[in-house]
Amino acid sequence: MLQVEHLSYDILEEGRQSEILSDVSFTVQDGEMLVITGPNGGGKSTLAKLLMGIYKETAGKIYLDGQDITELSIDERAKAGIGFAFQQPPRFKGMTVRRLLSLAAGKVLDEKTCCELLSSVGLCAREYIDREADATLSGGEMKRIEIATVLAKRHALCIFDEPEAGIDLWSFSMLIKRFEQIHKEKKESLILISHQERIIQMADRIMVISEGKLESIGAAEEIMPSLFGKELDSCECRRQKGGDLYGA
Ligand SMILES: Nc1ncnc2c1ncn2[C@@H]1O[C@H](COP(=O)(O)OP(=O)(O)OP(=O)(O)O)[C@@H](O)[C@H]1O
Repeated sequence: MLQVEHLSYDILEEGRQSEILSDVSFTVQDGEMLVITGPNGGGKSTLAKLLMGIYKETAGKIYLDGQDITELSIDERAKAGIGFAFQQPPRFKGMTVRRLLSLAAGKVLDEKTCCELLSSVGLCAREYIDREADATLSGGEMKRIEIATVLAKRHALCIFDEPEAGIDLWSFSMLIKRFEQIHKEKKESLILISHQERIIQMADRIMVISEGKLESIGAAEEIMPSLFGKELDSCECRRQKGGDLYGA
């Protein structure tokens, strides 16, 4: 179980303290799927980076299965069982996809396993396994390879930051199936940061982060209507201002 207590993150901007995330507390139970959503710039990726240890919190505590991991480094958190797929994955010049998958798994993977992992994110294994994971790959290809690296190892908690970003419809369906399968097996907890309705609908619970604050958290059926309510409000607002539904 993940336990986050009063997590805050400030930055120093032009000599002034600016609050990016403020006093966020929540839990993710074993096998639970929590989807984090909310407006752009609300603080979702910042929260994910704090959980992974990429950013250092200003205040608060993070516990994984009862262990205080707040002071652990990125590597130590990965060893403790947290897997993370970035919103914009890094590239690895000089490293083949096969080697990247093996490194992520923590052991040498045979060709069959690499192929299964790549297929599960909608990539034709033969075409990619020996390619370099560098800038020659498209954004969507790299995104799917990165997701495959997280799936290469069993984690206590996997965090996927906008897994849908840049991914085509066909691969997206495969990805959804993979998330559903992990969720059904209940062996890993999942945090998915997403704006995608299909992903939000899969959640056990939904958390809305806005302007650096936890706006709401609750069961999917409880939070979903308020999300769609907001959408209708903004459409209504545009209509009242004389714009059409799509803001054109
Ligand atoms: N290191 C930083 N320096 C300055 N501002 C930052 C830094 N990191 C994040 N921010 C700001 O903090 C806010 C939250 O950013 P974050 O990327 O967490 O938002 P988000 O909810 O993930 O947005 P999106 O839905 O667009 O991906 C933004 O206004 C961003 O510009």
